[in-house]
Amino acid sequence: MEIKIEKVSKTFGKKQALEDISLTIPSQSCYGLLGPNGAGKSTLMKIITGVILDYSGDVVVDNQKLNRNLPAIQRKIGYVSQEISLEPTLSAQDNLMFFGRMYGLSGSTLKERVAQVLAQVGLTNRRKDLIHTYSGGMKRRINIGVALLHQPELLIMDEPTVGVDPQSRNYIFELIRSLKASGTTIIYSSHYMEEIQTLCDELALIDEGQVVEAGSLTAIRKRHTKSSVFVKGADLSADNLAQYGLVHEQKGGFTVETETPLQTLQQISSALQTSNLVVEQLEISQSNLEDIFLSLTGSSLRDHNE
Ligand SMILES: Nc1ncnc2c1ncn2[C@@H]1O[C@H](COP(=O)(O)OP(=O)(O)OP(=O)(O)O)[C@@H](O)[C@H]1O
Repeated sequence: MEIKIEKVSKTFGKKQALEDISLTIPSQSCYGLLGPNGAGKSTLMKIITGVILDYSGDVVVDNQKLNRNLPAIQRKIGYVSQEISLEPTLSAQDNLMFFGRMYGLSGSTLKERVAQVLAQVGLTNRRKDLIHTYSGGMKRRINIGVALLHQPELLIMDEPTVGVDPQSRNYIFELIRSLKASGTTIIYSSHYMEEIQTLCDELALIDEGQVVEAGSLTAIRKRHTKSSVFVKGADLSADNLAQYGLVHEQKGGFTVETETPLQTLQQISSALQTSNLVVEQLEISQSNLEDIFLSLTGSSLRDHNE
């Protein structure tokens, strides 16, 4: 399912949550929305899902305008919102049966889908346990299972790993990989660059309601990566290094920006040897998505207390 977002804007009162967003999400890809809290990721996902109906611009799904064909398109979408919504006094299996009926499934089809989904999220053995006995990660997996019951062509997942233990996170990652392999289009939001780098084919960096960059990871890296040499040592100072390039103090050491990292590394290495300075770390480093985001927006992806 291909999704074209064309000049989409959304305001809440005086707050401009999205401003003139244009993106193309290719069919059968995993597309990442990466940005800090409040960037506008959830708002964009809610527009594509049809939760938010009053926006300007167009969302075009497989060449059909979303707002003109909403019910038909919605039937092909699975949406995992940030909040988990399950009935805590029912078992996992009964939750899935309940939501399955709401999707219009019934009889043996419903039972088969519930069994398949339980296997997909790795919770067949725990299917009869009540949801309130589940860990946060297990609840999240069932919540994702609910969104998969009607075999959607497009799965929209809003920060699905927040508050999730590593084991459940791995289940979620594996599930995304297998859904993608079977042709599902996935839109995945996060403020963790590692998740987007691992899972997504393409991504948009979003900040303050605007797309600051979009494309494949390789293309974004090519456009913005600055190579540099990182050096750390007890008696080093920025003055020792200024002759080799622009110096930033970082992670207890210094980053020297340079067009010729190998040569710079060799020069720094021999200068340090000559002056007998103790070196703890000396290496070439490349910008990651976090660095690129910082250089484009001046702000970081995560809150400082994370
Ligand atoms: N219903 C609403 N009413 C008023 N303001 C809203 C509403 N929903 C979102 N906003 C505001 O719009 C901006 C974008 O919010 P949004 O939830 O889309 O961001 P986000 O990138 O998904 O971040 P988070 O991960 O924190 O949800 C924020 O400033 C938010 O406070």
